[in-house]
Amino acid sequence: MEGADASASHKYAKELQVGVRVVQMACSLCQKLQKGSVGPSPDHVISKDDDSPVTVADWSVQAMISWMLSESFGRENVSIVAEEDAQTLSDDSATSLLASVVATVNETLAMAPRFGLKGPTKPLGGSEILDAINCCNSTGGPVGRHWVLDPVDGTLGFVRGDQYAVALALIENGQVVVGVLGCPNYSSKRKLVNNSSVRSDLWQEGCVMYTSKGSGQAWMQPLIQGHGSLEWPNSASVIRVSSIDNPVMATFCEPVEKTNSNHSYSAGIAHRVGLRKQPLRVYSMVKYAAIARGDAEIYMKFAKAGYKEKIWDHAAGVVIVEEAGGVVTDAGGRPLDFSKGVYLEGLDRGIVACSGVNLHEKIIGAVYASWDSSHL
Ligand SMILES: Nc1ncnc2c1ncn2[C@@H]1O[C@H](COP(=O)(O)OS(=O)(=O)O)[C@@H](OP(=O)(O)O)[C@H]1O
Ligand SMILES: [Mg+2]
Repeated sequence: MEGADASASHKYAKELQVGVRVVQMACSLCQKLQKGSVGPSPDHVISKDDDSPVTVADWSVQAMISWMLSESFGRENVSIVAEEDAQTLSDDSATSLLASVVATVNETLAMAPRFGLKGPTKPLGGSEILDAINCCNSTGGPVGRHWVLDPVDGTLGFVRGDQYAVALALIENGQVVVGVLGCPNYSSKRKLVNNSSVRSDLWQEGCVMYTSKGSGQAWMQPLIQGHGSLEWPNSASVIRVSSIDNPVMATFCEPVEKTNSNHSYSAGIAHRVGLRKQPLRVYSMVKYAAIARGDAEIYMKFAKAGYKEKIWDHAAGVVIVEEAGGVVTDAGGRPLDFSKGVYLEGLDRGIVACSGVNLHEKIIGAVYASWDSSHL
């Protein structure tokens, strides 16, 4: 029962609670699709115009979360910046795809009471679902409140049965104030109290991490499984970054795909600062989750010159790492700017997240020292 009370009285208590509940629902939806227990095969992938993959899970999560946020806060009060649009789904040739999304969303919304939320009185139709996806077309910006959603981050990881995340954040006046990160395949240990002895050898599948800015704490709860229900206060536990600050002992993580981050450049940085371990290559924002809960100390991403990072790929992870005690900046050492709309405008070279300032300074120093010789 740790944790929930600490977050109950703060300014964003309702937003945080609703965020955690909808991300739990989304994780449940994704797990069912990934395990093939409902809907089409999870490797049924459609290519978007930019060649990136999208699946029934991406659209279904976006529709479901959009609908639930509108229901909880009032449609007119909710601005959502999210990754997907419904153009492909609206096509006449996509009727069976849309039918899969409609079935998946309705099946998930029917479980809303188990997650402490109210679902619709009758199943949603195709046009309501397309509408829920399409209304997530806000472009954010420096003023007001904007929810930021990546329905399935690391879609490649999802279709390969590997790591992926559901990432939801709230930006207020350009600052990330709430972050919720669902990691359905990132297991955690449950502490079992057995008479006087504490055992911690029971692994639970998946977790949801969350925080609100300025709380100085980040939390993790297990995924609700089977017929379980989500109580609040809940069984969340505090997470904290690793205390390792010796590069020899530190683990760094980076994207799996070479096209998303320059592996040879990060290997050069690792060598310069004296990192010895092999990089941990992980799909999605689970990399931020690994830093936040102390499984790794450094996350580096150096995308190709010209690639513009999107806010939904970072917002939730950044605030969770920061509140868990870590540091996140661009590769020039400046904070990420979430106030400029859909993109992290002005990002200098790449992204560096660390468990502490010592490692962070070393990495930023190595970037400055080595940049001229790089081939990004
Ligand atoms: N070319 C290029 N360069 C850099 N980044 C890119 C690029 N293309 C895509 N993306 C974005 O990266 C998101 C996936 O990042 P990951 O860290 O999960 O990468 S990886 O899949 O492990 O390689 C991925 O998010 P999802 O689309 O949600 O999976 C993209 O938003
Ligand atoms: Mg993404």
